[in-house]
Amino acid sequence: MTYRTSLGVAVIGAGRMGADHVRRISEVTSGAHVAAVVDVDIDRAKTVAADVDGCAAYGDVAEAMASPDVDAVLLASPGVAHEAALLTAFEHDLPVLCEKPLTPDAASALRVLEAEQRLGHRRVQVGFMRRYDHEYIKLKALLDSGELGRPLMLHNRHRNPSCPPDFTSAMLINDSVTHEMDITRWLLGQEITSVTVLRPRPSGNAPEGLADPQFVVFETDGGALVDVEIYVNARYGYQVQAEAVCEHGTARIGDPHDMLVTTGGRWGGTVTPGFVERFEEAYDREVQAWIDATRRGEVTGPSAWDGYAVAAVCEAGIRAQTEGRRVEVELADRPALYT
Ligand SMILES: NC(=O)C1=CN([C@@H]2O[C@H](COP(=O)(O)OP(=O)(O)OC[C@H]3O[C@@H](n4cnc5c(N)ncnc54)[C@H](O)[C@@H]3O)[C@@H](O)[C@H]2O)C=CC1
Ligand SMILES: O=C1[C@@H](O)[C@H](O)[C@@H](O)[C@H](O)[C@H]1O
Repeated sequence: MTYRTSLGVAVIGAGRMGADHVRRISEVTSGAHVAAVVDVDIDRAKTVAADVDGCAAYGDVAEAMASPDVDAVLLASPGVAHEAALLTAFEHDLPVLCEKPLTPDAASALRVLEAEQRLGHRRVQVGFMRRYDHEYIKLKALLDSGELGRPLMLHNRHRNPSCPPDFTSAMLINDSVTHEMDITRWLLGQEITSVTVLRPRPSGNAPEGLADPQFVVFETDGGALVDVEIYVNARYGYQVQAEAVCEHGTARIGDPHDMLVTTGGRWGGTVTPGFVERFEEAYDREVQAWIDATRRGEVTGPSAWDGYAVAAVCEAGIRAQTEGRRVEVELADRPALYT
């Protein structure tokens, strides 16, 4: 497949992530332009498209994907809308950068995997942007080098200042901890085999009825233990940390390392306010890597298989949460396309 000099991208979903990706493609990355913005709320699509020269606004996904100006798709609608959009993109054989989740559950993720296999080639990169964060990249390189020996445990902390009003106890697992599911598989090169979810007495900061924070434990097929503290109403800021404990040493990322100020009997620095700021550079690299690979006719990065594997772990996580017990992950065999 050969593309025009600048890749024409249709951004689907003009909400928080979609609008930010439109800005990114227009102002930060190179090799692509936003040819279309699509949103079921057409006024929102028009508002976002209005900032980009020559960009069309659509209320219908299929209509946008049929446009001759569209070479590729960046999918930033809610997860429930991903399966339909992905299948339509496959009909046009369009490459897709799909924001996490691939789809909200394992059965629909498996349908997407099957449809991509029918195409006979990979078309999807899933938006697990932490794989493009320079600190995670360094940690992976160190673990892969073998210098510290075999990873035994991985401790993760994931704190958001607040959550949207419609956030549910399940979403701490399938909207937030999804990132640790992916990063665990990627860092360790192992599959997650079981999930246990423990819940302390909820924080007074959490809305009534929301089980926040939660403490999640993964076991892996390589014998590692992984814990994730997820706290989505931490108030003070956004913080993501990971510490690998290995046979011969430990390595930690995510500590604040900006300017330290000492004044008025206190010392310290600032905490990033949200994921958009903490992972800004990672989102930039992720989108640039997708554009570059697409223009080379390749698909790189987290695959639909990775999206499916995380959906399967999420499903076990939700059951572990509601049933209050350790639940094993049910994973299909990995198809040849993803080996
Ligand atoms: N990688 C990351 O760190 C993050 C990823 N996300 C993911 O990004 C995606 C979008 O999230 P947000 O931007 O926060 O949501 P949002 O609610 O701000 O925006 C979603 C937009 O999609 C539109 N929409 C809904 N159904 C649609 C459909 N069928 N076709 C076209 N447009 C449709 C809505 O009208 C809305 O404008 C989700 O998959 C979410 O999980 C969200 C936050 C961070
Ligand atoms: O993907 C994201 C959100 O959807 C999720 O709700 C947050 O907890 C994560 O930190 C963010 O990266």
